[in-house]
Amino acid sequence: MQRLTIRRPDDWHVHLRDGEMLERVAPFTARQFGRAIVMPNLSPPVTSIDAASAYRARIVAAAGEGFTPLMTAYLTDTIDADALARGHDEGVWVAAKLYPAGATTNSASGVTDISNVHAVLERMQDIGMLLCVHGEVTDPDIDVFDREAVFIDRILEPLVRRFPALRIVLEHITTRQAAEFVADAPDSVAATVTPQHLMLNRNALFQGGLRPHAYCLPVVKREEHRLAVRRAATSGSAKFFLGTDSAPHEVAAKESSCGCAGIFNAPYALEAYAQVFDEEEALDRLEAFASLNGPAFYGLEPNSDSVTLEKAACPVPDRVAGLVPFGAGGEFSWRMA
Ligand SMILES: NC(=O)N[C@@H](CC(=O)O)C(=O)O
Ligand SMILES: [Zn+2]
Ligand SMILES: [Zn+2]
Repeated sequence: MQRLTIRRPDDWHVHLRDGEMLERVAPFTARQFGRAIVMPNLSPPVTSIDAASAYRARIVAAAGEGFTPLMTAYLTDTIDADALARGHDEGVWVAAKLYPAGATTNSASGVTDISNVHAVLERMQDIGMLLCVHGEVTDPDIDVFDREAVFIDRILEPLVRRFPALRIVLEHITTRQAAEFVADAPDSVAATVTPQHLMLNRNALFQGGLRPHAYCLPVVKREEHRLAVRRAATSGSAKFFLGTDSAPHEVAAKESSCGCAGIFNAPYALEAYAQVFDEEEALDRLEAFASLNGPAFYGLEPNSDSVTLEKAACPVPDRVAGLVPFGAGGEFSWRMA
């Protein structure tokens, strides 16, 4: 049987939620990943040092030994640059997250105009604190499938020029425009890639009926974009790395007249990525994507232990921890050994 041993990967973008949901989902992330960049879009959002360190302690308790959560600050119009810098200096915050207000789940307190955080970004650039970005405009006149590409033109490109030393991660890229922008950008810019944006195109949303479990933001795009994102992820470029964007919602909140955006992919994340890299004949590049490029960009050492995958059918149950996992009812072609 074909086997692949790689350094233990990290997840550079995950939603672990809080309370009872945190306890249900954190073990799945901790089973596969050494560390994870934990998104701050709780309600209320994680905007203070105290809230972030208390949340970190709850994650450690839920995930168990051997897993390190890396915390992010939620940028608002009024967040204080001194407090942000202090949290970074104290080792509480690794990065700050930009949610354009209204762009996605729990983003209502996000930034309403990028100029409101220019001073904060200037400070982050000075102290070497990373910026993670949900890259979609919220203008209702912009077609939902175009919001990432328009964000790159209107917001990201000027931002990269204005703050050339600020390290920026464009999260969960979904388009050819994003893949090309990041590939051509200075080394200060990188991107995370999710399993669903490697595996699904927008037909998946409507396959035989409306498919709420394929709905996430940014929404999956045309096939041409999926192929561009796959090429970027498997290209060997150090600018692209693993970020699942695992975003659990209760089944009733997904299967609803106004369903939540987010796909719970933590249970079989590595299996999905391994399948994609295998299909692209790029298994030799999986370790860099999953385990090396992320730490290098964040200025951290890779993990010292390893995980082994093997090529064998990996059936995915209909429910995991009472939630619908990515790939439910199907199977991936790789499994954890
Ligand atoms: N990706 C999603 O569809 N949802 C995420 C938020 C986000 O990452 O945009 C969530 O928190 O549910
Ligand atoms: Zn997002
Ligand atoms: Zn996310």
